[in-house]
Amino acid sequence: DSSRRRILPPGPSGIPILGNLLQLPALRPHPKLCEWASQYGEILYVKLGGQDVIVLNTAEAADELLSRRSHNYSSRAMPHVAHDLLRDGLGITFMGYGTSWRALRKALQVALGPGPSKNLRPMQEYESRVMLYDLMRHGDNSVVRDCGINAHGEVTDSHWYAPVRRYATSVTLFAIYGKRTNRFQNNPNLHLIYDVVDNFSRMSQPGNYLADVFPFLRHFPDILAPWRVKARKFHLREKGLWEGLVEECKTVMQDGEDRGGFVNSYLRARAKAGQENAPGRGLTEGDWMQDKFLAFAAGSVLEAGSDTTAMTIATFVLYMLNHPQVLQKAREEIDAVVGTERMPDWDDEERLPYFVACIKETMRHRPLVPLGIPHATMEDDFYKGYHIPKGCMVIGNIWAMHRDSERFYNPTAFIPERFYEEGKPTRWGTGPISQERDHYSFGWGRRFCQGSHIAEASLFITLSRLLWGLDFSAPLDPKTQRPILPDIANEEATWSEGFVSIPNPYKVRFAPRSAKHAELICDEFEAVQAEWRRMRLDVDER
Ligand code: HEM
Repeated sequence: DSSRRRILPPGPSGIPILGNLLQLPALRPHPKLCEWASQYGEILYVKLGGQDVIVLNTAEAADELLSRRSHNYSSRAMPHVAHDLLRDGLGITFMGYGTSWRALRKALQVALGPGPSKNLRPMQEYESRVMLYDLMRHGDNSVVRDCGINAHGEVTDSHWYAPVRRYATSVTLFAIYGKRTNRFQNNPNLHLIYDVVDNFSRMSQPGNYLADVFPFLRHFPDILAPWRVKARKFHLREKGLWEGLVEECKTVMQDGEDRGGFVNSYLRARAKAGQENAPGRGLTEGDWMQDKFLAFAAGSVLEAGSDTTAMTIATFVLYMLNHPQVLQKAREEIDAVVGTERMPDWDDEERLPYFVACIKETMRHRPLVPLGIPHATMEDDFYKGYHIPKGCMVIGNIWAMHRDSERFYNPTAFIPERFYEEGKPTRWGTGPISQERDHYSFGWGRRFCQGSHIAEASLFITLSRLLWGLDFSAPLDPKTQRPILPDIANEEATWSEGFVSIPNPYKVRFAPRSAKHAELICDEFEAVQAEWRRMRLDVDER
């Protein structure tokens, strides 16, 4: 097939059968892909087992193919183990382009779209008070007492990540199911969600399972296919979790309670359309999602929205600790606009352009999903004379694009000023026109992150309040008196493996910036308990 090989984009030569599989570290592929990008240019081809993979390394190429030619580039190369087996093909993240995905995406837009996502803001505001209070209470616990990291390097409930994760999960739970999670310590429901999400992230890593890249292995009997046995077992665990959450919504509906949240309104609308009972895993006539589809789809959105948000918060804190002058400048801006009599609020956003630029620069410098979620083509295509085969996995190399020195002056430096113009509100990174966007951390085209508006609102409200209310610092090394702070540039030591790359747990001490700040943080936490009662939601337990 040498003629075909000639017209494919350039790339490293591989070996028979495995292709480039052994050259690409499955759990941390982006540094290698960037090395290849600088060698082969804007578009490169690799072969992972039987899977064709095209990597787009410039914003121009990604804008052209993933956005402008979105009609062809919006499918997914579904990971067999994590999608077909673990999720029975029903999670949104890896669902192929087609009727089911379209029905789900359309239904979700009613909850997550730019307009409807504003309805979630009161909840984000309330929950952010709880997060701020929790971090204040955390104080220097993870520094002087229990460090919050177990023997396997995983965070426990006493690490400061726990209240941040609770915030993000609670907001997403509310958006999807109309309920919240009211404590982060010893909460088995929350742990189950984290376990499921963590497991999915590991099992879906491209190149992790040979059965993902060699379709013939999928016909092996169970005895020779341990991955299938494992995925089936985990499927049952997920099924129990996701279906349980939907069952709860059904019970609430039958009791006549008008609960908010995507699943509740969907079930009500479906019942109105005469489809109250819709067992099955597909679409009904009229394209309503049946029960199992709805359960897994909703769960996959909970997953897409929770840890992504929480770990972007953790990334921001790490960047601020590493750039004290930036932190000081952002804080001065917040202090000048907000003062000490109240917390930052939504209306302040326009007057905090530097602070918003700091969030954007964090997302540019350290995109949480460095290679995005790979798209896939539905038809053969050509780009600048190169053949892009049908069914090809297409990776938008966000990491490389964010480090493009033609687009970003001194790209490896953290410079929020690049997005900042004094006196002018900073626009967010989202929006359909990708050429006008300043970063690609939310992906492209029809597959663009559907929760980006919710994500940005969460980042704004939690982080503005954190900077406003709490001092935070890294512990000092007792010998050198220097801060013990992870080095952002040290890929392996500081950042996790996995296609979502998060900061490995690190220690921070938090303290109120003044007695007045502390008092307000406590008062607002108390006041929000009354809101929970009014909304018939669980009050916080600490
Ligand atoms: C800072 C936080 C977040 C980041 C960095 C992020 C990033 C991403 C990325 C890179 C994609 C893939 C885009 C593509 O295929 O081109 C994605 C998809 C998605 N995100 Fe987010 N996300 C975040 C928060 C959220 C939130 C809060 C929600 C929902 C409440 C959400 C819901 C989704 C959904 C449903 C998809 C799948 C879209 C599809 O496959 O059709 N995300 N996200």
